[in-house]
Amino acid sequence: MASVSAPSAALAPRRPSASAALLFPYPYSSPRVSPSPTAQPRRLAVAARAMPWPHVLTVAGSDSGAGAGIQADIKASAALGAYCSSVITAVTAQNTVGVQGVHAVPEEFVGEQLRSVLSDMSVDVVKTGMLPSAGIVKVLCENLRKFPVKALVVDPVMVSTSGDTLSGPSTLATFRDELFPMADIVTPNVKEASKLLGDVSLQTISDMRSAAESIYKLGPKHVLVKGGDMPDSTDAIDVFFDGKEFIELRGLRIKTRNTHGTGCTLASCIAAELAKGATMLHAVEVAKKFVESALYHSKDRVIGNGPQGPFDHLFSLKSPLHKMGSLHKFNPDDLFLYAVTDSGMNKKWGRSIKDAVKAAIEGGATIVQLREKDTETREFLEAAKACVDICRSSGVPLLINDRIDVALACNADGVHVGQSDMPAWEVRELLGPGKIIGVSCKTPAQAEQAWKDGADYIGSGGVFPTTTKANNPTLGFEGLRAVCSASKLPVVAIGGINTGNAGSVMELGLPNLKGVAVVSALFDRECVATETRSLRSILMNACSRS
Ligand SMILES: Cc1ncc(COP(=O)(O)OP(=O)(O)O)c(N)n1
Ligand SMILES: Cc1ncsc1CCOP(=O)(O)O
Ligand SMILES: [Mg+2]
Repeated sequence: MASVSAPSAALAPRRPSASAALLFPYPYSSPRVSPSPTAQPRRLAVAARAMPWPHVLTVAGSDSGAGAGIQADIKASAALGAYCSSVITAVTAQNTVGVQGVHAVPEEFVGEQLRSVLSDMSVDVVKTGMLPSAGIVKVLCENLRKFPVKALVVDPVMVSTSGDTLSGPSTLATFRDELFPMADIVTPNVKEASKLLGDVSLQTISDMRSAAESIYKLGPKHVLVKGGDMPDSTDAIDVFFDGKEFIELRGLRIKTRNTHGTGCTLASCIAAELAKGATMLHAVEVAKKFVESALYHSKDRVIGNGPQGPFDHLFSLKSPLHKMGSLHKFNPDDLFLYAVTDSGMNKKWGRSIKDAVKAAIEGGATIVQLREKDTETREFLEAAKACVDICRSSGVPLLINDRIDVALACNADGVHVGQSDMPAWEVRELLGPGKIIGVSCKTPAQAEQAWKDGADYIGSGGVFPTTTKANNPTLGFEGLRAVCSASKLPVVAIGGINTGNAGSVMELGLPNLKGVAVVSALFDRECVATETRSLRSILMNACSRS
């Protein structure tokens, strides 16, 4: 529930057009307004409000080195398509070596900035960073009560990444008593979580869970304890808690000195996604992937001589479609009944790709992949656009096989690639953090690589012999088992699966085996909807048995 506004409206998109903005970039979707020379200022203002622009207000400190603070917040929000206004709480003199000086802005003037922005602009989400005094925290809370917003994201900045104190112990109590109860999410790193809880020791994931639970009791609706500072491991694990469930969010630990500003950036990305209408967990996941991609992109850049450099928030300018993201987060359960099209088969039965997809969804397919090996690009793209519309209106994700260009052009939810296609990490660079990427893996080593490359799921097979894909070795149950047990990623089995054997695949009871992907058993049949329905019921029965 939003802390500072009507609870029921909490995280829902405030304006219906905000989500449409994700699908259609502004230049194409927005009504064109030709300002007439005689137009009155008020009429112009009304026209401008008709164009959706998710708005984040950051209340934080300025970093002269521009890697963190206000500067990071503005770049991160902009990279994800949100407008970012700024209320500056302190001016810091800092660089890649550390913080050389802090000059707090008087609290009255922080209040004046807050009133200026909140009384005039339509702010969706407020994100806080460095709040150097208890007085400033109080002024912020007063203004949030007066000018309610859709959500409040609190990054409890206390110590800089270089170890310098940015917010003294006197503000701790005000954080806990006044700000946290208003927050939709609080995002401490382990050091901050420890300070907030009276210097408790946090060494393990289990400690992070306990800390998340204790901070949740202070009043925020969600807590994200960030594990980036935990002792070395290949993964960066954060713990998300919504009051009921703990979710461990795993990301890659990118080896680079350029990590200055990761906390500010993560919180700003969460704020930007919330402003665009995302749910909290999806916002956190997109934010985490954004930071990971930005770090990866900037890992070898050199700015400054100190131990901690900034990273490039605007790496996505190389691929502006990043901003569009996906409307819903990837749910591994979507892999349950994965329909993969084949133009040859559908042609043979006199169906268009679009009709085939419609029928599969009608029968209960939970995810669709367009695998059109022989369709000309223009025809493929047209069909893909029609299928995006159908899938989106049914809430079924649509992926494109092999063709990143087609996926980008039709704004599909993702892509499936194999070992001879574009590497998944390059696909991630092109598609951005919010899209779904599946990778075909036949061995544990390939599965390990898929995880490192940032894939969302693995397709593994052929489990049984198939004639749909030429020269495709059969893995059998043993091969499938080996891939599943080598990976943390969800897996979908593929290859020769039909109504006769699908039950036996699910009954293997492999915990991360989430479903089956089928081509001929659905599309080389007369009635796609009937076949999909039968397969679905077989899968459901098998799952209830195992
Ligand atoms: C869900 C799923 N799994 C595996 C594949 C095979 O992909 P790939 O190995 O790239 O082979 P082609 O399909 O491109 O021939 C898949 N398409 N979907
Ligand atoms: C694309 C693919 N990848 C591994 S097997 C296969 C073909 C699956 O087709 P079918 O379900 O008709 O056996
Ligand atoms: Mg392929």
